[in-house]
Amino acid sequence: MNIGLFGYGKMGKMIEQLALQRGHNIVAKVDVDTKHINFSEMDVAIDFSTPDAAFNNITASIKNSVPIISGTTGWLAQYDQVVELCKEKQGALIYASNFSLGVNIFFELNAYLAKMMSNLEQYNVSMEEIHHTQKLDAPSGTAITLAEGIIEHTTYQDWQMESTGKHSIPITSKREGTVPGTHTVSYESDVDKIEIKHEAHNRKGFALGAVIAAEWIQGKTGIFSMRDVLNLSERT
Ligand SMILES: NC(=O)C1=CN([C@@H]2O[C@H](COP(=O)(O)OP(=O)(O)OC[C@H]3O[C@@H](n4cnc5c(N)ncnc54)[C@H](OP(=O)(O)O)[C@@H]3O)[C@@H](O)[C@H]2O)C=CC1
Ligand SMILES: O=C(O)C1=N[C@H](C(=O)O)C[C@H](O)C1
Repeated sequence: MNIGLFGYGKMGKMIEQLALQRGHNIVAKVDVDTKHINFSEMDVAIDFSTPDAAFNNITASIKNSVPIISGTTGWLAQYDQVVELCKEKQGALIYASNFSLGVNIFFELNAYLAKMMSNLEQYNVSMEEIHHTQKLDAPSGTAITLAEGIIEHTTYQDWQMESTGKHSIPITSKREGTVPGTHTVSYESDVDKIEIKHEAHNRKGFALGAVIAAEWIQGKTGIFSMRDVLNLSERT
């Protein structure tokens, strides 16, 4: 498989390493200075760039009929526009706020726990995410997906940074050293606390998930999620 990498930073480099190990080729490394992109050689594009750059990279891939795996976070205000374009051009897209197998299992666990807690008014939910100090966006994309999972199954209506509103999920974002990504969801009452936590040890899980998604999307058109790629509906 010939892969075009959009963004060649921490994630781009890790994806290159794993893709080569799995027998794929990297045919383009696109960054902010790239003048010409040769889409004709690409079987798939993988975007781990910046919140400001993601929309253009994704739409350029779709317009050039190249399936796109999007891992960049912090651009989701434009997600609906991308979906419309993808449908119009009969393209192929997977966006995931987190590509690791562990976090996608954690998403399922989060939804299950939210369903169990939905009628228990004595518990208040909160969330904490910790990442490295170079991270540009807050809260993390993963924290937003977790909050959406809770909103879907409870009476919480939205999330806010540090909120104390009764119907809003408070998210605390911390930036510390080189932390790859730690997410904790807590339900607290006067008498106890239930917590679920995912802690990434490094970036390999994210990168491997993105390469597996790129392999999976070959020959498909449509808008998919990691739930589809990992066939998680079979497990829940
Ligand atoms: N979904 C997931 O599983 C994961 C998502 N992420 C997300 O992926 C994104 C990238 O993370 P990470 O690799 O750690 O960040 P880095 O800052 O290490 O890498 C981003 C790279 O994108 C480059 N870039 C800037 N502008 C453009 C452009 N127009 N086109 C292409 N590349 C550009 C930057 O170049 P320069 O430095 O010169 O500006 C930099 O090299 C973030 O949004 C992060 O939140 C991260 C890990 C997992
Ligand atoms: O910026 C990062 O590093 C990460 N970003 C993603 C997010 O915003 O959730 C995924 C992972 O937590 C690492």
